[in-house]
Amino acid sequence: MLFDKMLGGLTLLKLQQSITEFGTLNVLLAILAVAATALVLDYGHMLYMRSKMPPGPFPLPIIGNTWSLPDHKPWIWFEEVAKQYNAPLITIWIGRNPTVWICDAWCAHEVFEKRAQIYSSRPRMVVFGELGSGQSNLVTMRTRNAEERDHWRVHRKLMHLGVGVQAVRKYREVQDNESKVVALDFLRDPAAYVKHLERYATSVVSILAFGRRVSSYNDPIITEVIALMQLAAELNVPGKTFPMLMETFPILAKFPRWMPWMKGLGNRGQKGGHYFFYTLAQEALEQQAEKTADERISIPTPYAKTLFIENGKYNLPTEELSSLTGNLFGAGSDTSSSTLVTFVLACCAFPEAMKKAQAELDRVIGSSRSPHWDDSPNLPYINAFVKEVFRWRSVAIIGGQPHSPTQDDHYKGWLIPANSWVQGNVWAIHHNDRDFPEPDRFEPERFIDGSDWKRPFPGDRGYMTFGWGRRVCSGQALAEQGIWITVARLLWAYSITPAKDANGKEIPVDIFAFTNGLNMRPQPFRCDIKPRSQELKETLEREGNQALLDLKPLDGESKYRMSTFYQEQRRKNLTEPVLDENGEVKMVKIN
Ligand code: HEM
Repeated sequence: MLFDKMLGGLTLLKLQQSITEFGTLNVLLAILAVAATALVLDYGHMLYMRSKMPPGPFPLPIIGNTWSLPDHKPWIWFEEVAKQYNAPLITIWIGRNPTVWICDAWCAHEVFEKRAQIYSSRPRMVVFGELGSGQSNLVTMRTRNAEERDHWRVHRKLMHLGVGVQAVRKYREVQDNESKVVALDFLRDPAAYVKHLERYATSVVSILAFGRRVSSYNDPIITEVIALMQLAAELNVPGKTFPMLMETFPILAKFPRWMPWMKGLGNRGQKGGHYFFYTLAQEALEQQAEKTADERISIPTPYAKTLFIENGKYNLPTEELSSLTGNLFGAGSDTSSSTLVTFVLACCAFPEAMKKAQAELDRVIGSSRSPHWDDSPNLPYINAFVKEVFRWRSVAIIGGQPHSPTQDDHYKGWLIPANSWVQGNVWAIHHNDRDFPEPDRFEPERFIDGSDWKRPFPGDRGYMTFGWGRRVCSGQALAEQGIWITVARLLWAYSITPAKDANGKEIPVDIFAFTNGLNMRPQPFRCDIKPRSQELKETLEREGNQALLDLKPLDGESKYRMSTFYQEQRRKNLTEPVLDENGEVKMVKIN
């Protein structure tokens, strides 16, 4: 130890002597020369890569194209750049990090679907991953080698047990009932339609995850989770202010949160971020145990319980179990509610489509009951309408998270390097007038065979709203099932039109006014929501009140609040959750 110190002292002394001998100026010049050479070599490498990769604007050293990114909605700019280069995919340099943006459906299908085997991984993500919930979360998990792939498969499988195609059929009844409650809420308080839709989406995932419904739109679980998701969604949009600098220089992420490039990150991701959801899962099991045998029969088994039982086989650490239940909220509430708000906007802006849908519902369903999934084969226009809701203004506008190839790949002669960021620009894909003529028009006929609006499109769904290949959204079945029933029921029940001004004139809605997050939704707008007839009103009241009775056994409350959870833990127990070396959350004493 002493010897080491002496040696250190001597080395420092020697260095000082050499600097004096060589001259301070010369040392500075030498450092500058080394830095300049490194910069030239690095820029040379960037330009070499640029010559091989898909086309795109000229990058500058170190900052790449970051300087030319627009402040808002970069996906529109990427679409323009792709048109400018007449290319289905382009390269945009975010700092020194080349990101490939796929702006064409056929290219996305070829790359993400047909070559899924090498495109199923995620890149290293400092901001959304490491500074967020970590990359041990299914959403951001990497699959570069057999071990990582096996681990990801376990997560996917466990998620599938909760929200796979078969699993979600078990939740049809509660989803149906919750959507009947939304119809009732629209009647009682139409001005708060956004809040009703948020309550609906959050309640469905809460029932699924924890066996407990969310009965009031003031429940903090809604506001807190949606606010958290919107912050994450905004942070993950590339732009000038985006803390992308850290993706290029990950070392910057090790600095304290008050450094300027950490602006806006808050405390997210610190100290066992998902521990909150683990606590909710444990609480759900305790509440489940307190229910009577009869009550337990009438409600589906919460996913938290299935997860804890199944985990006997896999032994996942607490943090990962937490993230699996947390994902239901994180990935499922904001996305579904935003899609439904988009549906309301579409009705206001395109009344002809709404009226056609209602004519079909009147013909097939009538007014003595509301529609059900079993009616779907007889409701082709409604089916097409729901698909158009997913296509017209897709919520996950940049396809959720980036994919990353596990080896170098080529598309039409262009290089897509291993480990790079490859992102699907869903805006451009769904906005291409070759595939969707007059793309800003809400036109369900695009999905009707034999219609003049229909064009060929890769894949069997006709849209790419839920992503691609092996990373396709795990909650797709739940979301599609829930959006279908809610859209069909609200169309059946209500006339939805733009609000009127003091002179009784309609205030036009803006079909381009959307938020800037990677999950986008319409900016707030006012509308009039009125039952289409007295008979329909009576039916929806009867069905809504019955649904509330049927959902009663799922009523319950959590004693935890996300916003105060960690402070409470500290105050009450003088402990806080930390992750140990195995990723387990454990409570440690605060000094
Ligand atoms: C309208 C509703 C929804 C939309 C538009 C949507 C969209 C997406 C998209 C685009 C992705 C990325 C796919 C890719 O990387 O190729 C994704 C991933 C994911 N979604 Fe959804 N989602 C929705 C609802 C849900 C729901 C309800 C859940 C769960 C209950 C969910 C859970 C997930 C999970 C866990 C992933 C990550 C899958 C993986 O990386 O392997 N999503 N979603």
